[in-house]
Parts: sequence; C-alpha cells; structure tokens
Amino acid sequence: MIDSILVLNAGSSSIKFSVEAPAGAAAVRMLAVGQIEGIGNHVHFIAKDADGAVLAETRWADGDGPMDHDSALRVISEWLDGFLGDARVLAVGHRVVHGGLDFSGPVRIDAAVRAKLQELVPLAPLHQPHNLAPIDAVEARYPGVLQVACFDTSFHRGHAFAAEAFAIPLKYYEQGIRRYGFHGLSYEYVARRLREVAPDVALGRVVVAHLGNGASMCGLREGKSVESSMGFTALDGLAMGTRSGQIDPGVLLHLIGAAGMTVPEVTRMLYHDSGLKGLSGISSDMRDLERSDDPRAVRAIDYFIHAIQRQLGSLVASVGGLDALVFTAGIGENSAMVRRRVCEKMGWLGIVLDPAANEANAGVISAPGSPVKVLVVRTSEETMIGLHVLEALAEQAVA
Ligand SMILES: Nc1ncnc2c1ncn2[C@@H]1O[C@H](COP(=O)(O)OP(=O)(O)O)[C@@H](O)[C@H]1O
Ligand SMILES: CC(=O)OP(=O)(O)O
Ligand SMILES: [Mg+2]
Repeated sequence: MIDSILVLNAGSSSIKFSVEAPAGAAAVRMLAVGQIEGIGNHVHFIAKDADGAVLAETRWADGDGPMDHDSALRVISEWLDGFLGDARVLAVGHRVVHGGLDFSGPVRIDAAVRAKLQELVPLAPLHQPHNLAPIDAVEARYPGVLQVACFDTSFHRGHAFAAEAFAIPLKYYEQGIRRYGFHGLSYEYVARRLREVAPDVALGRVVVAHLGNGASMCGLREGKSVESSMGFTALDGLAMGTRSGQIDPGVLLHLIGAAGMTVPEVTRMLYHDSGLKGLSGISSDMRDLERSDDPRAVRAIDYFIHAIQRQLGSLVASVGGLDALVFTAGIGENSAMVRRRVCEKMGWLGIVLDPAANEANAGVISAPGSPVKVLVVRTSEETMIGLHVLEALAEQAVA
C-alpha cells in the first residue's frame, strides 16, 4: 500500500473516512473511502476502493453492532490497520465542527490547539467530542504524526456583519457570540465541483442545500459563502434528523422558566429528541419516514420541506437572485421525493424540474431551458480535508 493521508469525519450519525494518496502538489487520489452510518439506529459499515468496488461491508441488526461513536471508531481503525498494512501514514486530517473565533482555516493540532478545541465542546455537543476522540486515538496509534483540524466554520468566516451578528448588545458579538455557520467543508467542496460540472453558474448566485442527518443551507456568490442557515451552533435553521432547527427563543425561556425544565433537559430535547424524530415519533431517518404512511411521518416531512423552502426564499434575498440550486448530502443526494417537493412550489423563482432526471438522481435535474439550474452534487468533506492536509504537509516541508 502507498504512503497515505488518512481522513476522519465524524458526523452526528456517522463516521466517514478515506485514505488519500498525494497526487502532485494540489491533488489527492482516493485509495479507499468508507463509513459507518446509522450509529444508534441501523448500523452499517462499508469500505470501497477508488472504483466503488466494495472492499468490506457489515450490516448489523437493529440495536446490534457499534451503537456509539467510540465503538464505531474501533471498527474503522481495525479495518484501516489491515488495509494500510505497512504503508506509512503521512498525516491525518480531521473534520472538526466548531472552530470558534480562533480558527478561520485548517490548523496543525498540538496540545494548545487541542485544548482550545475542547473548550468549544459545549457549542457543538453532538459533534465536537466525536471529532476530538479520533485525534487522541490517532496520537496513541501513530505518535507524533502530523494531525490537521479542518473546520466546518472556516468557509463562512468573512460574512458581513448583518449576516453574522445577533441583535443583542454588541459586547456579545465581540465575545464571539455570532452566527458561525457549519457544513463549510461540504460547501467548499461543492463550490469547487461546481466550477467543473457547471462553470456557467459556479460563480453566480447559488444556494446549496446540504440535507443530511444535520441539515443546513448556504448562499454563495462568486463561489464564496455569503450566509448560512446555521448560526452560533448547529441547531439553527432547518429542522434535522433529531435537531429542532429555528425556534423562537421565547419557547426556551418558557420551558426553562414557567415549565421548570433544566438546561440539560432542554439541551437534550433540542439536539436529540426534536426534528424529524420529535415530530414523527417514529424515526430520525428520512428513509423510514418515506416508507411510512403514518400521518405523523407525513407531517414531519411536510415540516422539513416547508423549512427548506422558507430558507431558500431567505437565501435568495441574501445573494440577490438565483442562478442555481444545488442538493447535496445523504437526503439531498438520494431522496428524489424531497427534491421534487422542495422544487414543486418554487416555479415562481424560475425553477423547472425535469422529473425523470430527478428520479434518476442525475447531476442536472432541471428541465432544459429552466431559468434556474438545479443540480445534485455528491459532496466529499473527506476530499476537501485531504486537500487541506496536503497544503499542511507542503507547509511543513518548507518550514
Ligand atoms: N436513499 C435515501 N433516501 C432518503 N434519505 C436518505 C437516503 N439515503 C440516506 N438518506 C438520509 O441521509 C441521512 C444521512 O445523511 P449524511 O449526510 O450521511 O448524514 P451525517 O453526515 O449528518 O451523519 C440519513 O439520516 C437518511 O435520512
Ligand atoms: C454540522 C452538522 O450538523 O454536521 P452533520 O450533518 O455531520 O451532523
Ligand atoms: Mg454530515
């Protein structure tokens, strides 16, 4: 096996990984990619080679197999040990969801950086601990190896004040209580891919809908992030698998005040028991809801679609019109139903869907001549992280 860069990406319901070989100064060649998805639900491990051929796969019965991120990470590292054989690990890149005020780009991890990332755990309780655990596991397995943290927040830094601030006393803004935005590695990757697959719109007014277990939307102009639906934490904006999305802060004041709930109880409700799961009472997984004819499942999907449509209208205002709408991530890439329903009521924006292309999960799903181009782009936070690690390796070589 070739000396490689390892990439680890812990999401809220999955751990994704890839093995990348440097291929020149600014490109990586993927050797293997895989994930454990459905952690805590229907757990599924798969690893594939560069051509998509399955190298390993395990599907556990409900309630069986790795039920938390730690045991999922062990399954992945055992497989990686076998795959890598005696190849050298050149560096390891990690997705870290929150970079706070301090980190506006990828950073080499040392003890001081590790400590700062730990401080941000309360701002991303569903992600940050799972992002940091692999850093420690890698240090134990490959002592001294270059480790690079790549942040979900970096791509959004540089938003205008009005897109970044909350209208509370200014001192809180100075302290870092701002709308950071997340899924930035995904948006950065999609913005790059658009230059290849849709150069006519790539630098125009684009809204990207990253619809996974966590879901957000981003307005782009000239390939740069202008505004995100997510804010200080990854709770804001769209309803998600288990997260509420946008909520009137008065509801929280009521629950903590008059209704007597504790802060940990409200935290648990907003992060774990809300969204599709909370509304349906059935599942956080869109696949389960699509299969169900329970009216609660139908209403949960209705809410999800409505939230996306409202956010789309809002982001179109932020970027000043619309040249392209892009769907990505687990739901965006795979659910023709969600894409069809989001677009259905958006004709007034100039969106005309090609139903057959949409059903086929094609790259371009708008009808020929549609004023707004609608695309499906497969995201790869792992590739983006691999490229950032390559830059860090080059900097290390120069230093
Ligand atoms: N074929 C499909 N149809 C509908 N939804 C799907 C399909 N495949 C995956 N999903 C949805 O994608 C979600 C996972 O998306 P993903 O981007 O991998 O999540 P995350 O990175 O946030 O863990 C699952 O919760 C599931 O609801
Ligand atoms: C930020 C976030 O919500 O990430 P994920 O979609 O991986 O849960
Ligand atoms: Mg994700």
